[in-house]
Amino acid sequence: MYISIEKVSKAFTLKDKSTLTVLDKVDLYIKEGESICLLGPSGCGKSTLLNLIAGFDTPSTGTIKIDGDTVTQPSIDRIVIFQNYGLLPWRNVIKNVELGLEAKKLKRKERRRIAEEYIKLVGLSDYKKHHPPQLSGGMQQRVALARALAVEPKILLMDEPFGALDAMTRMHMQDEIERIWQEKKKTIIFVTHDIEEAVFLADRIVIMTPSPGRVKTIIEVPLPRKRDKTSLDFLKIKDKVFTEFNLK
Ligand SMILES: Nc1ncnc2c1ncn2[C@@H]1O[C@H](COP(=O)(O)OP(=O)(O)OP(=O)(O)O)[C@@H](O)[C@H]1O
Repeated sequence: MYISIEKVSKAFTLKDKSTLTVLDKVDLYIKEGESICLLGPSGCGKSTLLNLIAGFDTPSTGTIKIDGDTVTQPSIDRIVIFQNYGLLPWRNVIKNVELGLEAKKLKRKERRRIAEEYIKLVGLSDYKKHHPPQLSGGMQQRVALARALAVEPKILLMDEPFGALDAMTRMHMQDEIERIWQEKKKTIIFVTHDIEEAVFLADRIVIMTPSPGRVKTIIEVPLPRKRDKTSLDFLKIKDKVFTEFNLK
C-alpha cells in the first residue's frame, strides 16, 4: 500500500501533566492517486492525523509509512495547504509560487518557467504581478495551490483549505481541485467539515469519532467524475454519510 497508517495513536501531555489521547489506534491504508477525505466533528484529531502524515509530528505509538519508508520528518514530497493560505504579503504572486522552488536549487529562469506554468494552471496568469492583499480569498487560495503543486509533491495534504471562503468561491475551488486532481493524479488527503464537499471530491470518506479520535467507518464514493451534486446517486451517498456522521 502506498500510505500505511498502522495502529497510530497520539497523546499529548497537557500543562497539568495529564495526558490527552487524541488518536487511538488509527489504521488507514491509502492507494497512490487516491483522494481521501477525513470527516468528523471538531476535536476528533483530523488535523493531528494530517500533521503526522506530513511529518510535522510523530505518533506516540504505531507507524506511518509512505512507499515503504517510515515518516519521521517533513518532506518536499508531501505539501500541506492550510486554510489561511500562508502567502507572503510582500511578495507578488509569481514570487510566492517561486518560494517553494527555491529549496529545489533550480536556475532562476527555470524557476520562473515552472511558476508561470502553475499560475496558468490555476487561472491566475493575469494576476502574476499582484500582491496577496490585492487578491480575493479564492485567488489567494489558488496561489497557495499553485505554490504547492509547483514543487511537484507526490502527496497533497489539505487542512480545510476552503474553510475561509464564501459558498460560491468554495464551489469554484472544489471544481478547480477536481480538475487539477484529474490532470495531475496526485494522492490527496483533505480535511473538511462539509459533507457535500467530501462526496464531491473523495474516492473514500473516512469518518472519525472523537474522544479519543478513531476511524468509525469508511464510505466509498464510486461515482463517475465530475460529480453532479444534484443527481440521485450523489444525494444517496450524501445521505449515507450524514447518517453515519450523526450516529453515535
Ligand atoms: N499540541 C497539542 N497539545 C495538546 N493538545 C493538542 C495539541 N494539538 C491538538 N491538541 C488537541 O487534540 C484534539 C484534536 O485536535 P485536532 O486539531 O487534531 O482536531 P480536529 O478534528 O482537526 O478539529 P477541528 O475540526 O476543530 O479542526 C483537540 O482537543 C486539541 O485541543
